[in-house]
Amino acid sequence: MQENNCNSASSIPTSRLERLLRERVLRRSSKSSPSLEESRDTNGDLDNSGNVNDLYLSDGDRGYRDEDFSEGSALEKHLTDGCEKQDARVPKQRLLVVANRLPVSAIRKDDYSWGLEISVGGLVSALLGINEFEARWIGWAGVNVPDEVGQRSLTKALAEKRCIPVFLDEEIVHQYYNGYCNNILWPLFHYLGLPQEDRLATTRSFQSQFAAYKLANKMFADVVNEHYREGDVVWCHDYHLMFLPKCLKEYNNKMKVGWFLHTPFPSSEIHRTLPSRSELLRSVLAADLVGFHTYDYARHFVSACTRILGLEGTPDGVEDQGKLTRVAAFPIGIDSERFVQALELTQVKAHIKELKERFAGRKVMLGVDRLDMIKGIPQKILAFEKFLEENPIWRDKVVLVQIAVPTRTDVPEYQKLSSQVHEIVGRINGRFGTLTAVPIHHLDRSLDFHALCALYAVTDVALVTSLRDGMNLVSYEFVACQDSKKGVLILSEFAGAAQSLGAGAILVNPWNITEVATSIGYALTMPEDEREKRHRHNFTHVTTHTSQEWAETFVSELNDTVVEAQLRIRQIPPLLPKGDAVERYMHSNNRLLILGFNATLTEPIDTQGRRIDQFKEMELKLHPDLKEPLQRLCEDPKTTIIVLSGSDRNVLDENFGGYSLWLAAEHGMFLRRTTGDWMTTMPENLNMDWVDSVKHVFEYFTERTPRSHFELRETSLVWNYKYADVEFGKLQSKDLLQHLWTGPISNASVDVVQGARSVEVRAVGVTKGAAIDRILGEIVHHSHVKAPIDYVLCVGHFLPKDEDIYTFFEPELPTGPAPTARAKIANPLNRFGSNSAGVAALCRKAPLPIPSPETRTNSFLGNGNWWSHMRERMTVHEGSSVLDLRGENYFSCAVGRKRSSARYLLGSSSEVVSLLDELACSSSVMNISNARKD
Ligand SMILES: O=P(O)(O)OC[C@H]1O[C@H](O[C@H]2O[C@H](CO)[C@@H](O)[C@H](O)[C@H]2O)[C@H](O)[C@@H](O)[C@@H]1O
Ligand SMILES: O=c1ccn([C@@H]2O[C@H](COP(=O)(O)OP(=O)(O)O)[C@@H](O)[C@H]2O)c(=O)[nH]1
Repeated sequence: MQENNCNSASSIPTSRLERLLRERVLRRSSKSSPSLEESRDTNGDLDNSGNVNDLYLSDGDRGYRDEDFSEGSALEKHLTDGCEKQDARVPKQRLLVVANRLPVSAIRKDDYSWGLEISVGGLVSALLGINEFEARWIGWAGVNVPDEVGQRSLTKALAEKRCIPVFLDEEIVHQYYNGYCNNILWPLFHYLGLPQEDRLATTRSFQSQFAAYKLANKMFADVVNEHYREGDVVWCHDYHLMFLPKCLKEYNNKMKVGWFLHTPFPSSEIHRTLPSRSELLRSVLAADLVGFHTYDYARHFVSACTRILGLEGTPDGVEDQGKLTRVAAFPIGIDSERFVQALELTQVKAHIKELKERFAGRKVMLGVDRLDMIKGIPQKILAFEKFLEENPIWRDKVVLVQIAVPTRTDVPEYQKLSSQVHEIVGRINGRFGTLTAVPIHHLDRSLDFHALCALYAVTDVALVTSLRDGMNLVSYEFVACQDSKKGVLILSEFAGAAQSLGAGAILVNPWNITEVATSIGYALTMPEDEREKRHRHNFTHVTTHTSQEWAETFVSELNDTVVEAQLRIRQIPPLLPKGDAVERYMHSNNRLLILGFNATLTEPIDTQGRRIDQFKEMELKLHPDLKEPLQRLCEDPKTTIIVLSGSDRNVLDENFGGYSLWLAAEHGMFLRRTTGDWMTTMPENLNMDWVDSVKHVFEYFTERTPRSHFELRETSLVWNYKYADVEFGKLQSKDLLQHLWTGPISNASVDVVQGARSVEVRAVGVTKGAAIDRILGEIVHHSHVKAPIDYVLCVGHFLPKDEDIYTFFEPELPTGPAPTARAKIANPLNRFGSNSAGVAALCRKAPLPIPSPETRTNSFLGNGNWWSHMRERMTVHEGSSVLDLRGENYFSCAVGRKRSSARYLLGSSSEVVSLLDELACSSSVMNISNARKD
């Protein structure tokens, strides 16, 4: 067994980038050292005939057993151990690849035997290049197998290729694959919009198709779940399976789930037209890692999540309630070696010779596409026609070979496209053809691997005119086969490949037929040195950014999300132990409840659909379910309640005027008992000269940012863009801040507090933590407290700046960055117990006296640390205590926050309501039992 002499957790880099870089270095070094895996044969996983007989090696060949994988990935294990790799002979990680289509399509021979043919398409080509993992492929075999005998025999035949079938019946395939996937999601994701011929019919079929889509995804999930083993990585592919991550996580939240989209992800404005837009986004977000071919697609996805779901987009991904779904670009590649080496095969050389003879004296232009509307085949042919029209000299010197692989032939749109293409090709060939030659060779079928390689190799100009394309691997394959010819690639700027091969290709807008026709002329006559340079650039890219690299990078990041999540969890305080908080409340004699208002005691607003009722939410209202428990708590003589809010006095008066409690408005700058008048606790000499100029700036930005607003308070100003367009709001806030810093507040003593969607300017020293000191002094003074405070509950949805209130009662916390709450609660007693430096500790050891009215100085309301000062004085002169708080009786709790310096978290104001309700009930119970004892 390998010895672990590393100091585990301490050596895990905390930065994701550092971890990934380290992992990459290890991966590369392990490749250059011997491993258990035999080196691949020169043809990769495919045998020379292009069949999949040798797709996967058997377990036995690899020399290790299944249980070797049960403890999770070697890479992840390595990371969590924090060890440097000492032995490259680690077993491969088990990878479950889940895609709609298996790499093979099955053809039934009889009841018991099946023929397996390799499926055509970029996804299959890319994934066949992966050999670093112990992969199993789960998907649909492209055939309806209603009988059990057939299902059993096919399962067995596929098992030899490490493929696991998902059996979908004809109706589901029709509704899910032809309907929802290929007639709705596919065109939408390629900017072709939703179907709109017969709106009513569309609406009706949409419902049933979406239901079938969800059902099919559930069926995939069932099969994955059946074959899943702890430690496996589950990699879901494409738009067919957007619902799958959620289903898988429902089965097992520990499953490592990645989802990769092979198509473009459109602008959020397109995605928002989809009736099931939110459900799909949420399901995808259940994955740990979400990948796209390009940064643009990733950006669109994050933007859809922020705009449609109202979630937080960060540079790392999308955050929801503290859970981060990492979103990133992972551009796919091809198994370039396989193509380069194929050109040396005798069969391929023979094909090349044949083709050269066939097209002698003519330049060859090539198009290879599935017959799909996104590939822009009609546009390509029309551009070629225009070129021939304008350049008669080329008519007998060039040929366009167009391979149009039939695809999704059951979908009417695809049938229409086929006839349209035939019609155009016929017309052009009729127009420019001769007795012996036609300008367009159109093939309605696929070619085998060797024929395709040969065709790529003899081509002078490849023409890729996709109207939109996730990546387009044909362009990569062409480049890989061109090292001797150095032909030219004309590439649509709307293909993902334009981002990687754009520098070497001639980029075109496929809708602009004139531009494409001109580019054809340019490509056919391009000087050799320019062709050479362009080709070199692209060839280097294609041979270094391989499908192998792509898969390894994705899986390595997926493994890392688990490490990242563990590191993040360490920074998140635990949920409030409600039972304990209630129990301790019951058994204490003088309790202090400090409650925030906004998002703590207010009714939660449903933000799910981003259709927030702005007016309803802006009018802050006490949660209706809270009225009764609050009343009961206020009536308890052993309980003092302070509502401490950033809101102004009117808001608090309106909501709490009828209760017997303390109100602290504007972060505690104003205070009153509801039976008395407002007084100010503001520090003396608070300079407010800056207010007018800041107000001016806030007004300016409010006018220019639709759905933003600002609040003018006496000690602060808040500009809120919570309801505005998220991205525009953020841009505006940056601009606003820059304006403020360089102008109105450059010399003012103010604090600028940035909320998630707000900017607040306050006089320096206006924080809840600073105010509580003065507030407590006044309360103690006023209440003539008989017993020391022995229980404090401080609950709020406070801004980071105001979190000083949580630490006010934690005197032993070191200064500087707050330690994580989890660390803090590790030994709560200790914090209040051992160190006499803290104020609370001091109070407990030498109880503080209850102040007499005379102790209060006239300057109290303007005096900074009256409470602390008084406690110290009272310790010396008198014997009784105002605060006797033990660590376990202190509950600081942040509401609806992900990270906080509070000890605990609560999810929402509804949970606060239920907590306060339980506290109210518990004190009634105690009162009754005490009355009985008396
Ligand atoms: O399985 P089909 O319905 O016949 O379709 C074939 C595949 O087409 C799509 O391919 C995409 O993936 C390529 C590799 O990432 C990418 O280069 C290309 O731009 C995409 O169109 C589809 O996404 C796959 O799921 C299909 O299997
Ligand atoms: O006759 C053919 C035509 C195409 N392909 C393969 O189909 C894939 C097409 O992938 P691409 O990314 O270009 O587009 P997709 O069809 O996936 O949208 C490429 O790997 C081609 O090699 C094939 O095997 N035989």
